[in-house]
This record gives sequence, C-alpha cells and structure tokens, in this order.
Amino acid sequence: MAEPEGNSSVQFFEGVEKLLEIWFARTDGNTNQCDLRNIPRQKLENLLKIVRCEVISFMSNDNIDAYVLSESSMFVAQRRFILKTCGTTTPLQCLKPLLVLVQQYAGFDDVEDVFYSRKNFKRPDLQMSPHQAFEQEVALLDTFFENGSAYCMGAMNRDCWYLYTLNPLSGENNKKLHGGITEPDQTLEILMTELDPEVMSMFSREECATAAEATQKSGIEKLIPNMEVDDFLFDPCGYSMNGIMKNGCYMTIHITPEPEFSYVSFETNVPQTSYKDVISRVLETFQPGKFVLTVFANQTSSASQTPRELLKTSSFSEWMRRDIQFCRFKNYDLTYAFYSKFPS
Ligand SMILES: C[S@+](CC[C@H](N)C(=O)[O-])C[C@H]1O[C@@H](n2cnc3c(N)ncnc32)[C@H](O)[C@@H]1O
Repeated sequence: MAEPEGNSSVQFFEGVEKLLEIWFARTDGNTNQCDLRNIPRQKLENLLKIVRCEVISFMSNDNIDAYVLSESSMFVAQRRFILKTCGTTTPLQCLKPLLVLVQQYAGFDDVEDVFYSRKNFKRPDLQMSPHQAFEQEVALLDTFFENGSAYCMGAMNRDCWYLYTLNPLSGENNKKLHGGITEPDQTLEILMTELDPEVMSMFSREECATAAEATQKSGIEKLIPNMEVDDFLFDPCGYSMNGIMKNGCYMTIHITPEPEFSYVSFETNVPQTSYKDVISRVLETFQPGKFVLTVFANQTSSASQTPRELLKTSSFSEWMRRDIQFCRFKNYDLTYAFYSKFPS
C-alpha cells in the first residue's frame, strides 16, 4: 500500500492551476465599441467569489488589465479573458455569469475560441464540482460551447495535461463565424514539479522580506526583460507575479514552494521565433525535477516554427523526454512534451 505523502503537519495546497482562456467576437463582425474592460470591477469581484478567490493586486496599461488573485491570476484585454486559478477554486462555475456580463457590458455576442487546460491534480479528491474529474469539466463546458473537443495528453495514469478547445470539422456551416483567431497569438507554458528546495526557500518570508526581493534574488526579473511587474509573497510562503508589456503581452509565474508538493508554473504570450532561450532560463532559475512544456502558436505567429525546433535532439538534451507530440486545432499548432531529469 502507498505511504501517505510528506509531512502530515504541512497543510496540502494544490498548486496546479485550471486555465480558462476565452476569445470573444460579434456575429456582425463590428467589434469597434466592444471591450471586456468595460465590465465593472465590482462585477468581476462578484464573479471571483463564485470561483472562490479574490483580487489581491492590480495593474494595467492601455492594452491589458492584470490581476494577481489569492489563487493565481486574471488577465482582461479587449476581447481575450484569461482566468488561471489554483487550489480548490471553481473557475468553470463562473462561465454562465461571465457570458452574461460579457454580453451586457462588453458588447460581444459570440465566442470565437475557448481553451480550458490543466495538468493532472496531485489530490483530485480535494477538488470541488465540476473539477473532481476532467469528464465532469468537459460535460459542463459542452453545455456552453458547440464543437468543443476534449483531449488528454501524456499518460492518463501518470503525468498528463488536459485540454478542451473548439475544434469544428472543417467545412461545417458555422466555419465563417468560428474560423479562428487571425491576429498573431502564441502561449508558452512550463509546469514544473519536484523543484530544488534551496531555490524554493527563496519564496518564503523567512528568506525574503518582500516579493520584490524574491523576484530579484531568484532571477525572475531577468527571465523576460521590459516587463512591468506586480508580485506578491504569501505568508509564510508562496509567490505569485504578473508581468505586462506596453504592447499587451504578459507573463505570469506562480510558486507553491512547500517541498512535499512543490509546483511552479510559468506562462507567457510574448512572441519569440525561438523559445529555447526563455525555456532554458526558466529551468535554470527554478531547477525542477520534472516539467510539462506546452506551446500554442497560430499560423500568423512568429512562434510557428517552435515544433520543428523542439524536435531537434540538441534541444534540452540533458533531459529525458517523453511523449512529444504536435497537434493542430483549427488554425493553432500545439506542441507538448513531458521531461524528467536523468537520474544522477
Ligand atoms: C497562490 S500561491 C501560487 C499558486 C500557484 N498556482 C502555484 O504555482 O503553485 C500558492 C502558495 O501560496 C501559499 N499560500 C499562503 N497563503 C495563501 C493564501 N492565503 N491563499 C493561497 N495560497 C497561500 C500556499 O501554501 C502555496 O504555497
């Protein structure tokens, strides 16, 4: 029989996030007057109550509103809504009120694309409905979206990554409305586990007095230059940060440092013709034992060559790689792979 994990005096925290990204549109194509940032702050805060988290910090520029949450982050741009939440939050429970708010305040009447994804939870038994199983999440998503398809990438009984996205068969009569996002778009995610305890100790009040100190000391501030940073250090440990650029690009990092269940996520939509250097810097900074890498890039993105590059054996050759795959969803290419350190 398996032994219970870790030190039972430490309260378990599920670092793995549920990531919901929705792109909105109008059936008549006229989106000039539409903007998700017209949704009043109080309405968004009410929405987050349903998700079981709250805003702890906020920054914005002309292109993006970025919220640090008690459980991860939310980004609101003109037509793209991103909600990334960890712990036992329930982001899919806010779908119905969100779609109402979007119509009422932002003026959109159509969903152009949806991406709901997450790694497998360490303790699915602690989650609340509909997040106890991916099948439950999919059943709920299917009640809102036509042409949604659900996938499990990796090993179903071990490390895996779930994805739900709109993927209509080409030639279906709704293709015109849901043809896909045409502006360049890309997202890199690195989901890391079994992290170096010395690195993780920096994300505690014992070692760093402020979030800014942790950001600087750990090297997070050098991962992607020219980011305006909003960071938060939890007590006694735990760290979250959002970074935004004037052009609306973002990065976000969340850290659960407890050695018994350490987890770090890194995500950015900054376009790069090669993500190799960013990925190397992230791995160097956090020193994980294992990680899942996912890269989405649509056809107009400068990152569309990523799959070819990640296939090269010289890329991350110091890591054992399992299950590298390429998939096409509408006009997006997805590359994903699972990596583990070679045993020393
Ligand atoms: C919100 S942060 C980052 C979560 C993120 N999804 C990740 O990558 O793990 C979670 C870390 O902060 C700690 N923490 C301390 N106080 C917390 C609070 N009030 N709410 C959420 N997390 C808190 C947790 O124990 C955990 O280590």
